[in-house]
Amino acid sequence: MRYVSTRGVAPALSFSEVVLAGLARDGGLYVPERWPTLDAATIASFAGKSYADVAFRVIAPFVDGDIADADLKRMIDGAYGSAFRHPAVTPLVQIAPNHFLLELFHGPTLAFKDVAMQLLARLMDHVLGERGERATIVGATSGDTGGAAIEAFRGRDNTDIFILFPHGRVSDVQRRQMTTVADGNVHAVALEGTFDDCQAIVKALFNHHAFRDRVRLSGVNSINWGRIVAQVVYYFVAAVALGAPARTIDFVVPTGNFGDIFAGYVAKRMGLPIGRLVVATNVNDILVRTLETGRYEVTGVVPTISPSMDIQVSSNFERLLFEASGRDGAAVRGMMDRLAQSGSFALPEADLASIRAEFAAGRADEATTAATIARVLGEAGYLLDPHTATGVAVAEAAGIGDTPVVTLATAHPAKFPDAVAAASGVRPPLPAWLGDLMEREERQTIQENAAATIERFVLDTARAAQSEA
Ligand SMILES: Cc1ncc(COP(=O)(O)O)c(C=O)c1O
Ligand SMILES: N[C@@H](CCOP(=O)(O)O)C(=O)O
Repeated sequence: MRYVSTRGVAPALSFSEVVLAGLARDGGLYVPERWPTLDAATIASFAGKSYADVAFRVIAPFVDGDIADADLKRMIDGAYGSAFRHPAVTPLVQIAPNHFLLELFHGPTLAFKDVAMQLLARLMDHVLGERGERATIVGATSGDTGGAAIEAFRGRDNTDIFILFPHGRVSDVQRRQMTTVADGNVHAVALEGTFDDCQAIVKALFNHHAFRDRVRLSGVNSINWGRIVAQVVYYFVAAVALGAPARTIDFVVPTGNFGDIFAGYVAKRMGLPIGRLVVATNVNDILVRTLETGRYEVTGVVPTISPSMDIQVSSNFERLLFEASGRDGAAVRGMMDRLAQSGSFALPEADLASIRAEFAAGRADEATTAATIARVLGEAGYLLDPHTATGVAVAEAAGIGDTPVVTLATAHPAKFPDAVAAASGVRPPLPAWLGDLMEREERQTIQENAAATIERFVLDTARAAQSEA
């Protein structure tokens, strides 16, 4: 299996190369050259299997022997072992007739990012170790990717990790999950800007090839295919538990960078009978507007009680544009150039029609999200986090009929105690094993919103870390 760039210019790479590369050298995102499929009998055979067993069957066709099966299996078993505090890894919980939550927050940092990050760290470490190389990871976070990445990469010999987060725009728990880790290879950077600024800097660093090569730059955001492929697994696990492939299942996905829902799209392309894939956003609703109007148009980011979804430039939408355009790299390049120049672009009619055939979308404003948290607590006795609440609100607005609907529960409510308490009157405590988080010492650096400044900081800090070692 080779991987091609959505912008059609960068060379095709193998799975291992793609996992280390992060962003393609032409600025595009890597996708597999074709979608592997699983037949109905294979999907049916997942019933009753462990999460790790299903993960191996789903991920192996994408690796295609580039990593030995035994090594891949060992890494998958390691990723989905004791780090997850639920035997099912991603259990389903029913909150209403035909409405289920897929709890993705049983990992070490209480967010869905752990599911992919625990595997990605093992994959990167393995590939770097085999090559005798070190990498410098620079990632952007609106709150959850950063903590999950730091937790997964802390103390690893082959990587330095720098995480940029928007100063003052993440929850206290999210910030502390990044700033209280003492390992020398971990660097939490509070950027004076938004998540979109953080993400733009990460992409600028990848597109500065001299810097990229000098530090052996790598990425852990969902621009990295290794993140997406790991997230495909739980769509299979959930759908099979609810009767797939004999039954069609709908999924509603709280969405920001479009990585999680793109993983659902991949599962569908692989043969999983998914009906509706519904994008749920907060008031930062660029994706909803795009589906409504056919125009992708960046406006200012508004801070919300679901801060991890306060995103305008939704990276993985580019992967969908590539598919919708019939894999026309030049067309995607044109749209991305217009976005960079003017902050917007119009989708061709045919591309929009093909996206509308696969996806629906809805937004939940702040009042609706808060009211949903309170109502679901009252009706189902279940405390939602604000991101999951946007999904539940959109699922309910879209209507729940005979087809089971799974809303992805992307974070534990204890990550956002202030917002949850304000909405419901209940302040969710951190689990006992994270109980001292608010007392731990913090270590972070505040940096201005400029790519050159971050490059300098990375060069100086990685060098200092190396000379101390
Ligand atoms: C809790 C939570 N929910 C939803 C999202 C949106 O996921 P995605 O960016 O993959 O669309 C994020 C961050 O991305 C998140 O941290
Ligand atoms: N919501 C994310 C934003 C980054 O998304 P990613 O999936 O591309 O890493 C976060 O919490 O950081």
